[in-house]
Amino acid sequence: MGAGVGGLDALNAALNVARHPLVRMVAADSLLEPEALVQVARPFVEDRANVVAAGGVIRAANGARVARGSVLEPRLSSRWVVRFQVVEYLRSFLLGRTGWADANALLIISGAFGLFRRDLVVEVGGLDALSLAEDAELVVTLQEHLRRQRRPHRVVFVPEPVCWTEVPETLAVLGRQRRRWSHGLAQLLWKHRRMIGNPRFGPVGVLGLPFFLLFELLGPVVEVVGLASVALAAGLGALDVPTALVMFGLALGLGTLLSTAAVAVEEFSYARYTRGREVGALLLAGLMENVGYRQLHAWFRLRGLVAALLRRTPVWTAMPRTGFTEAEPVAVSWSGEIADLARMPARERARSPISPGSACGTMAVMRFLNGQRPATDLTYADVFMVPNHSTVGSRLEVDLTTPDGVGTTIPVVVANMTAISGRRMAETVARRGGLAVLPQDIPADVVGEVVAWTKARHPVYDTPITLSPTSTVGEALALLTKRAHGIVVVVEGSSPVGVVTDGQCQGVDRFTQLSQVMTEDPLTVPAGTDLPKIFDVLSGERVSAAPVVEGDRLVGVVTRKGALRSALYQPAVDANGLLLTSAAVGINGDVAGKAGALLAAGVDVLVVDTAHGHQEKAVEAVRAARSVAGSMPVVAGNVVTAQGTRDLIEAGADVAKVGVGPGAMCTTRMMTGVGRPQFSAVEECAAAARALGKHVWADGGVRHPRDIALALAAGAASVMVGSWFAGTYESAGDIHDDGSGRLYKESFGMASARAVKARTSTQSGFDRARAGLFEEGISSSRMYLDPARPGVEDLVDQIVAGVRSSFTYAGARTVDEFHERAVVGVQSAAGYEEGRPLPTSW
Ligand SMILES: NC(=O)C1=CN([C@@H]2O[C@H](COP(=O)(O)OP(=O)(O)OC[C@H]3O[C@@H](n4cnc5c(N)ncnc54)[C@H](OP(=O)(O)O)[C@@H]3O)[C@@H](O)[C@H]2O)C=CC1
Ligand SMILES: Nc1nc2c(ncn2[C@@H]2O[C@H](COP(=O)(O)O)[C@@H](O)[C@H]2O)c(=O)[nH]1
Repeated sequence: MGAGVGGLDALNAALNVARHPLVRMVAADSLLEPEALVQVARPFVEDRANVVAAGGVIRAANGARVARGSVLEPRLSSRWVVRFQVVEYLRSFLLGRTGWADANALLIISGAFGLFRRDLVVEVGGLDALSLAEDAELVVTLQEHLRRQRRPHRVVFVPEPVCWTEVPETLAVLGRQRRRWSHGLAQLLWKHRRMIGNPRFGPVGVLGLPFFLLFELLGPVVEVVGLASVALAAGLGALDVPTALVMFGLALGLGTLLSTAAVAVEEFSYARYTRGREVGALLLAGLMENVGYRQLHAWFRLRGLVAALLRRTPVWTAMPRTGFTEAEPVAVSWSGEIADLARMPARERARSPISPGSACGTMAVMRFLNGQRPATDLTYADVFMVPNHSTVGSRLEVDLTTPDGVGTTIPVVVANMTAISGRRMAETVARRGGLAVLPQDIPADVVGEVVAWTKARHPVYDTPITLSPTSTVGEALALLTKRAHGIVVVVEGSSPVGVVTDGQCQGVDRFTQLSQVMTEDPLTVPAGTDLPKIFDVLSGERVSAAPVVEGDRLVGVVTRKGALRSALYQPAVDANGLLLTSAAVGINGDVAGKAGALLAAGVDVLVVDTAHGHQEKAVEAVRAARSVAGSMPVVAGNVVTAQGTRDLIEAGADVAKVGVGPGAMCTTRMMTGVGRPQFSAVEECAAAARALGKHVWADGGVRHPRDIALALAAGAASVMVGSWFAGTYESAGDIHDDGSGRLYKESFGMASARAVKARTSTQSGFDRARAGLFEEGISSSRMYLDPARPGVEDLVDQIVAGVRSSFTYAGARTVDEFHERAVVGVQSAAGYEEGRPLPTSW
């Protein structure tokens, strides 16, 4: 707070429109530690019936290294006037307030960091806009009101959460601040004089207020008059020097003892200051403040009291702030912690899964065009983006690394759908920087095999299809559609002896041996060859793909496009440089056990997945998963509301998965009427996650690259794609010909009767039939392969090209910047239609 009359009026207005049961009034220049709000809110949950207000600790941020609204390193200022205040704050908060709260006589919750029950604050008429000590005034008014009505109440102090704020750096500013405090205290005691010493008001009346009157308000009078008397007596030669020295020694000793105790509590319990010399400086400040600072302080307070006695009109004077010095560069991890990249060793920094400039919670967010936020919820087709002025000169300047810190370098995640996400999908997508989530229906041991297999793949070269010279053309044709690179490498032992393409298999008997059709002694590429050189060699030799060898051992396959892609994409890898993997668990059964098994299997990212993620069972499942997940990121869903997002995050999720009903295989909205247009769902949930330093993935409903761009604009860190990838070589299903030569794959929803049947295979027939009644997905659909883009990498290319371009239109280089800079408008169906290309004339 510290807001002045206008500011207090504004706070009162805000109190009236606030919708939530707890309100926090905060000074604009203060910085909360990430967990502080949750910690200070805890007493309201633990003692719902009694707690009416709670406060945390205020500390001086002067001198601290600050980045993006967070204190990276609480350094001690070099100014002694600040150091004295640091000791003073430690004494007041760690010793004083703890004691007063225990006696239920706490009179002050600092305006900079307090949480109040909104209904009660409104009930007592809000903040007194004429008070100079509005924070204490509010607490005492609440206590008086509730005591009079004999309603139970507790005002609590929580010593863990910290709010960092700037304290005065000069004696002049300090003097003005302390005069105001003292004036405000006098106002308060006068206003509530009937409570002082009155047992009807409990510990506040008989302990708190008398103490404040005698020691806080009148103490300076005693101190200043005492000092003046000593000076006068010394001048007149009437001073009993030994007695004066003993008294001075006692005062010094007591003051230093209290300060030392406060510093000791800080160091042993909270240890925000870690350097020995800072602790030493604090101890010294605790000694030195007794001579000079303390007396000056008494003088300031006395002047405040005099101003109150003379009934001078209270004046609010702004306290000049020097502002915080930003430390760069920083990054925010998936767990929301700010990392100080400047202090990380270079290797660690390069490998850090957290990306620069991705701090959460303090970012500006996407805007609606001309500030016009529509009253209805929107989906991707409803919205468009307008170009911004941009300094991004090339689409290649864009970095698509996701801000969620899971390690993906493009914001694409393959949905955990049985027909789509398997080992080939996992390998191929991770090589291009994305992630595929293995479905929950796969047994843990099979997941283990897939993970081990994926991690054994080369992060740059494709996995070859290998057959022996005696294998048949029929076998080759069956395998060629499993991968996009289009060749079978014929091997003897581990050495390539030939290459077979689809063309070479046409027009020959299916039982023909490969030795008869293969290109012998094929062109091979030594592992490690420069990517542009590979491209040139393959182009020169007019071949689309070639085996990669180390010596004469086959280690992979490379295509022209693959060489190009490897130059553009960064694989998503774990700390050991192996391809990143992910798997899902459902919410039934032993979630902790299953999550533990996945962790043991080497899975890097865990997804807790269910249709209704905002149900208690899902929240418990997230808690169970978190309890065993250690440092592994936990993604959980699905939700479409801010509260659902918060509940999953508070249960331990690092990422909330957003989307109910947008999926191509989904019948939820038609069956139940439940769901939410996806753009608005993502926007709301992303804002809620960001406020907690976490992220969301937009899940489902993506059919074009523009949809992914819009999901990122709405605040998603990554976007989950299912059905769009079903019609690719790499999806898990078998390939079929529809009779007209068009190739397709079968896909089905994870809540379809087909999937439910598979998932419940161990249950009784009755239970299975009953579960089948609740289908919310399509059991069979044909997803055709696009002859121009049959591989998932072709689709990823299309997505990444579209999204990179989108970023440059917005003038953004990173996902976070894109979210900050995106300007979104709402369009009619005709507007959307106008944007669709026309393949034929009209
Ligand atoms: N994003 C979306 O819109 C949707 C996605 N899906 C996907 O389908 C897959 C299967 O999900 P799911 O149905 O949860 O898996 P399950 O069928 O395994 O159900 C898991 C548990 O959730 C309960 N459950 C399912 N739906 C609801 C609901 N609407 N309200 C309350 N409880 C519910 C089930 O209980 P009981 O059967 O006894 O009710 C069961 O105990 C997942 O991959 C999920 O993401 C499914 C639907 C919507
Ligand atoms: N309501 C249902 N939703 C489903 C089902 N199977 C999957 N899903 C969800 O869809 C997304 C993928 O969306 P898509 O548009 O890219 O295909 C997936 O992640 C699930 O959340 C289902 O049977 N019913």
